[in-house]
Amino acid sequence: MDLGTYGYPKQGGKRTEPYYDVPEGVDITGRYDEEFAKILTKDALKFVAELQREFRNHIRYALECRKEAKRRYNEGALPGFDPATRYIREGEWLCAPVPPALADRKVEITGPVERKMVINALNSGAKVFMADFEDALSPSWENLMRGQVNLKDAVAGTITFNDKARNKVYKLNDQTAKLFVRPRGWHLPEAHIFIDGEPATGCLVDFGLYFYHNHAPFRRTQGAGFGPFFYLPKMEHSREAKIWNNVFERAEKMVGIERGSIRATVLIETLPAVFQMNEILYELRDHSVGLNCGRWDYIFSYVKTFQAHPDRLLPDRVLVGMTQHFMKSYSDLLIRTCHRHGVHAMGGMAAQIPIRDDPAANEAALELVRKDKLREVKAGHDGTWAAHPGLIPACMEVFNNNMGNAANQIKTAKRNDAENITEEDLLQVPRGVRTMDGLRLNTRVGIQYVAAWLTGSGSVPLYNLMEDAATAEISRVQNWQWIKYGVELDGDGLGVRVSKELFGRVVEEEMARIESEVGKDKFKKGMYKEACKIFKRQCTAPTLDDFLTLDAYNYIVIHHPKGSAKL
Ligand SMILES: CC(=O)SCCNC(=O)CCNC(=O)[C@H](O)C(C)(C)COP(=O)(O)OP(=O)(O)OC[C@H]1O[C@@H](n2cnc3c(N)ncnc32)[C@H](O)[C@@H]1OP(=O)(O)O
Ligand SMILES: O=CC(=O)O
Ligand SMILES: [Mg+2]
Repeated sequence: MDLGTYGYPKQGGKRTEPYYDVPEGVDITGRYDEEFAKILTKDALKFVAELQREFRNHIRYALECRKEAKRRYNEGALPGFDPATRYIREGEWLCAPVPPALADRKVEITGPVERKMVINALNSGAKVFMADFEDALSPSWENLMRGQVNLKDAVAGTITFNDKARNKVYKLNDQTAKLFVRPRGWHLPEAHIFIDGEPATGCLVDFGLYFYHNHAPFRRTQGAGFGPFFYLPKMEHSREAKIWNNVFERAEKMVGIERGSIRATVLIETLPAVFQMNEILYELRDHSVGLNCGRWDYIFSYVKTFQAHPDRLLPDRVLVGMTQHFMKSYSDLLIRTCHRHGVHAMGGMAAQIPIRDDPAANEAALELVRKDKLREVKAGHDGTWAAHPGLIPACMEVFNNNMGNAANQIKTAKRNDAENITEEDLLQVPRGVRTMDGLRLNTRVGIQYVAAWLTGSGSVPLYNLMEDAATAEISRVQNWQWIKYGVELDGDGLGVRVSKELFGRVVEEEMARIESEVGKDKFKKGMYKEACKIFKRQCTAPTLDDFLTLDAYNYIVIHHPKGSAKL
């Protein structure tokens, strides 16, 4: 993604509304709001602009390298361990000691930075709350800026929310989860903030604004001298981790706090990154608090990496679970790698959520979550993710029962047996059938997710599962792959092959089903037709789009004072 893609909008004369007090070289085209102005202060923007200016060329280079790697995979190469960094993989070294405040991370809740959810998550009883500017958030100007306001109030301990319809006031409990923040990935621009005439890098805006406003109160009240804490998404190579490490060092220096104060957990959620886990930890060794199995993006990345490899097609999405050999190998190797270097190996997200109106189905969903968590804790993971507060007691029980009083398993679950996991293990093609139902479900879920995202919701319940940008990506790329290679569907004995024509009919039928499920009124008012257009185009494009959200972002960028600008 060229950061210059989102063109600088012509302001066309004098601004007629209040405007932010910006430093030299910075322009803001997002809506003015008094609350946002408390985040977008001149000094905070100066801080973000300094990061942008120092790191933009490094980021550009890293994104160019992604393109080059893609070119090689598309020519038939396979990802693998880099012989040049064998010394890092085989060397004996440790990451900086885990801050005491983070020793116990048995259950972490995640969720978008929406005000009520931030309070609910912090009060949920989880050890950690990962506040999400990424997979769970649609990155509209309103969501991002309100998210920053919410986090600032949360760190200050003053956040409240008044639900007038339900006559309920939300505020923080005495005991709250420790806050981690997940900025966007390197590829996403922030098209409402221009620095030297170019859109800012989304993650530097998310990180920079949050860090600038919260580092001092956070270290005082939450981190016992450490922090703030971050989750870092979607990296493909250790050179990207090195940029983050340099960003952290620069930020620490700029505000005068000790090097190593900031701590981050990296999601291993791209296929190339699984071969770089040691190298990623090594780059971030003074700032690391472990790795996490971002299983959903990892599956998406498997398809993306092998987009030109018709011998590596995925079965139905529901069949690609953690017990498939390549997924189990990834989780085992991640645990071994983290524990060898003295940091947490975090598990991932089970997609089931509570089912309120059906006790039997609810119990079955809970049982699937328990089973997933039991597998994780027995394998040696130190903690796991929960999508919903209702799942926390079950997840906590499984981890407590299997870990006793220990805060983590870093020293006790070394998993030396995973040392011999090979490139073949990590790349093994997942097994299972490809069905018409799978194609239909991908389509129905993908379109509904994009419709939600376009209207401001980045995580939604669909058919009793949590769906977010990562899970929706699987639906999209799997459809693309099946259409591209005309896969034969299993199950009907007729040898039906997926084609654009078949997919076109499926889209029509699934749109009709969505309309009947959500009701005519919601269907009309929602953005289902636009979502369908985006999803259909991406599933049938001759070359695979890198990210669903890059194209869709065009639809949610709104420049002020010129009104909506389709870029
Ligand atoms: C692949 C990945 O990256 S995983 C990480 C990113 N994804 C996520 O973080 C998804 C997080 N989960 C969610 O967003 C939500 O749970 C959803 C959208 C899946 C379901 O949300 P809802 O339909 O609102 O759930 P439901 O109606 O059962 O919620 C009940 C209550 O729990 C709250 N709640 C639900 N999930 C969360 C959460 N993750 N964090 C905080 N509060 C939550 C709701 O706000 C609601 O509160 P209230 O009773 O005070 O009104
Ligand atoms: O971010 C988490 C994932 O599974 O993707
Ligand atoms: Mg992810």
